[in-house]
Amino acid sequence: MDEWEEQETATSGTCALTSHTSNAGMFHFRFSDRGEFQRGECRKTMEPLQEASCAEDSANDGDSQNNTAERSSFSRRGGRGGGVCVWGGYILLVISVEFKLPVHRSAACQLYLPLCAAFLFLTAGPRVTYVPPPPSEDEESIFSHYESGVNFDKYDEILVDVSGTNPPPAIMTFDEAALCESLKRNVSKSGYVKPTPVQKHGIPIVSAGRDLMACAQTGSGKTAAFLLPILQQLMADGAAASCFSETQEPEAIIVAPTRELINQIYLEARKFAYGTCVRPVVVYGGVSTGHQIRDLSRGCNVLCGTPGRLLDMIGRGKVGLTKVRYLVLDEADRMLDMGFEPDMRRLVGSPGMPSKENRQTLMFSATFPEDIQRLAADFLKTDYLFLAVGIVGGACSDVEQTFVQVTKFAKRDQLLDLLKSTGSARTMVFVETKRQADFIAVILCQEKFPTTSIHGDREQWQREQALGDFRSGKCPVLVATSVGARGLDIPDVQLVVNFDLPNNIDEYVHRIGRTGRCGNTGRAVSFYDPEANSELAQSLVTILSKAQQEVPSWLEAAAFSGHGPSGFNPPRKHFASTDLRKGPQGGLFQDSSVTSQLAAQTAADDEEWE
Ligand SMILES: Nc1ncnc2c1ncn2[C@@H]1O[C@H](COP(=O)(O)OP(=O)(O)OP(=O)(O)O)[C@@H](O)[C@H]1O
Repeated sequence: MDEWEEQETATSGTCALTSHTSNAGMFHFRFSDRGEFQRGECRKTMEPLQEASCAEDSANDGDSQNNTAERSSFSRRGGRGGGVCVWGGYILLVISVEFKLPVHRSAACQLYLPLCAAFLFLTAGPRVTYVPPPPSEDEESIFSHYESGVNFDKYDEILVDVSGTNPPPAIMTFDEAALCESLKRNVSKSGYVKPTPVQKHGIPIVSAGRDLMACAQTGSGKTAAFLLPILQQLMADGAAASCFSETQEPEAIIVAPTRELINQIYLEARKFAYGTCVRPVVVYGGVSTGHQIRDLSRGCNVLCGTPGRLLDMIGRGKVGLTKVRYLVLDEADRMLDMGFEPDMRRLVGSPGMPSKENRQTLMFSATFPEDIQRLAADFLKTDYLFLAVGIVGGACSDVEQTFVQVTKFAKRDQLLDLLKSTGSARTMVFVETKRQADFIAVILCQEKFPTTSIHGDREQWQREQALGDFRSGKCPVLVATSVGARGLDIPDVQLVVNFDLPNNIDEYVHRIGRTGRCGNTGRAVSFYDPEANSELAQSLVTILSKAQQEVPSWLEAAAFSGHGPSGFNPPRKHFASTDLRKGPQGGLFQDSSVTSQLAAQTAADDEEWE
């Protein structure tokens, strides 16, 4: 089961319990012959990681939680003793009901209290008290950045297509973006000399007030493409200076699927808005709600949030929506897939939220499957523009992709060999499950590779510490589940290892995009287990050939044997747009930059990917 699924199912108590025990240790229970219940020792199944063990970890990630999930998450800090007692009662109830065991009357009475408490515990949830350290106020660290790489200028060669009616002309320089002085200064302090293609086209589109669905390769600067024009407009219109109020009415709302990603976007917004009257705020799960409410009440123009916590704040009346002018969905295809779509519909349907005709909606991602494009149209004005930089859903061409055919039992040794050969290169290792993430991290630590892990079963402070240790190089290896696949912009990641390949090609594209960012080169090594990954073979061949990379003959053979229609697409130098509205014949409207033949070709390619 992948992490997203786990997060979503983990909202029920029983699931959370299973996940907790599997992660933290094994509880042993036995009954006396009078039906009384005794709790045995709690035995750890594995050595703790470098940081604190996961004994208090939550089964809920909180990234994809809705309000209920946020409040009903199982183990949070505080009330551990009560939690154990309640768990005891709860477990006994489940076991005795399940196996029709006779429970002694006095024992049963003793249990009612904890059971009632358990009910409250499960419905209300213990309080989350974690308060993250405040971000640095030091100008140098606010503007710290890594250098763009040797291939940065090659971005200009990527073919770009804007489809839809009357797109505004692209800008070639930041000067043409007509940013106000303070924004210009902040852009320059961030080390930005010239805009990337998604910025050249995206900034004028947003500034022209158009709705936008933008697809550009990982690490190519999508965040600034929406932040800069929004901040510019807010400043030009004289966004009300932030002031204290119990209910804040932000002008822009930005949502993203994970806590770490939304925090990163917030820090970018804070950087670009530095020294201006625009105040960004971030809200996400796993952190004290009271702390975030206090922060919010100090003023908020741009609110960044994960869906669960955002809806929670709206539900509590801490955020009003009547002034919303911009709604941004980063990783939009993820925000509109089955996991988050209901939350997004709840958000746009919340009282006060302007209708799509009366707000500007912007969607960004490196991948945009057709079914999601279709769905996205519900949130966008009918004349939205579709911006495609390069091949929609394509892998970043600056990442060298290698595949190793390996059985699941040989993966561990293969990983150790690989890490030994790469020295201290900063490496992200992706695995399928949270449990596997801890397991691999422990093994690597034992083998003297300083390693940490990030996944949805870790407390938020542990996740943030893990990311911090990875960023700083204290732990040059980070083992991650899908929670680390999208959006994270970490300097100098040289290698991504797919210890377990994902079961979805888009996830593969996002994972390998953690390296090879901003014109830098990177490397991805994927362990292909023929038993488990044959379903992915065809999509991998397509992705590799589109990125003009060598396709191993065994992978090509696997792609052609058995699964789906045969044939993959030969490497093409050309861009082809896949704006769904064009249809196979070239579409509902005219655009000048691509031939309908190419469009048709890619539409067919995309069908193969799914
Ligand atoms: N014009 C620019 N000049 C120099 N650096 C830039 C420019 N635009 C963006 N960057 C830097 O490039 C890096 C990647 O940008 P960003 O995180 O916005 O990529 P992205 O397209 O959103 O990636 P992903 O698809 O993985 O979310 C960041 O460190 C960002 O500061």
